[in-house]
Amino acid sequence: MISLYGVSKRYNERGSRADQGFEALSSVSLEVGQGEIHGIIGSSGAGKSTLLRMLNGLEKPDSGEVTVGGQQLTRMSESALRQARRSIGMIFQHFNLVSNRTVIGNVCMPLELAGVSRSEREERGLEVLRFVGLEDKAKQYPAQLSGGQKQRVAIARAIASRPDVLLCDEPTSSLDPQTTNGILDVLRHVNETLGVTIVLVTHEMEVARRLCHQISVMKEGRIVRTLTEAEVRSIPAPQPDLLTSLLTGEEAEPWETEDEER
Ligand SMILES: Nc1ncnc2c1ncn2[C@@H]1O[C@H](COP(=O)(O)OP(=O)(O)OP(=O)(O)O)[C@@H](O)[C@H]1O
Repeated sequence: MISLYGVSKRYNERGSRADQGFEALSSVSLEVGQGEIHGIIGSSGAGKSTLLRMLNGLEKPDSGEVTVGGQQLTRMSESALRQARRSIGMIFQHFNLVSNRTVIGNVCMPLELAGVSRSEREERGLEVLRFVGLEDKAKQYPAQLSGGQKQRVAIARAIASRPDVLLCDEPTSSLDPQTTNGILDVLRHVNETLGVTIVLVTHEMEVARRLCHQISVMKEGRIVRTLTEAEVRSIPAPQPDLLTSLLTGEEAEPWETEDEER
């Protein structure tokens, strides 16, 4: 469903030479299968968000190929890219809701842009709000909602246009542990019920462990390790030091190979 091949990205200071600047991604290759939930984990500045933004064309690689749903984003015109983005939803750490629009108004925004009729918008908007458990909040404004409810609205907005892929950039980083669990349940529901492929960026191993089928570990612009489903399922919970030991290459392979209850 998603494939990155040899993707590199350098951010240059204004006026600097092309070979100066900072290499945020360095020849990254990654495959994410249809229906998979793939975690991208790493410390701050590792290149996680840059990689995620490659997957909807918000960021262009200097070299390499990015393919999503059989479409090569790297070779597309801006108008083709806008069209392709309709099948790629995205949610963010700070929800990015429009404050002067109601909940249903926010959820229907992508449908308005896609030219869906008013009556169908209302119907689909309420349908996705029901899916995330917030149908009763349709007429409220974002300021009247808790953080967890705002993220549910953002998820409803992202799935309203029935995407094949959902990109999640630190979706639980502003939330307390209990609310985080609720959001992870909603994302699992999106994956299992709607068959949406999910790529989740996080710096919290516990979040990745609970939700993801596979987890790629990033360090200094590279994927240094991808944990298979069997490895992820056998990480004993909670494992606060695992990310540090994976990054330093000192991990003592703490997981067993047989499946464990999550
Ligand atoms: N537009 C930009 N211009 C210049 N440098 C950038 C830009 N965007 C990101 N960077 C740099 O690229 C590196 C990777 O950034 P990125 O946001 O992808 O990392 P991250 O792993 O998501 O970090 P965090 O967890 O802190 O969000 C960082 O050093 C960052 O400062």
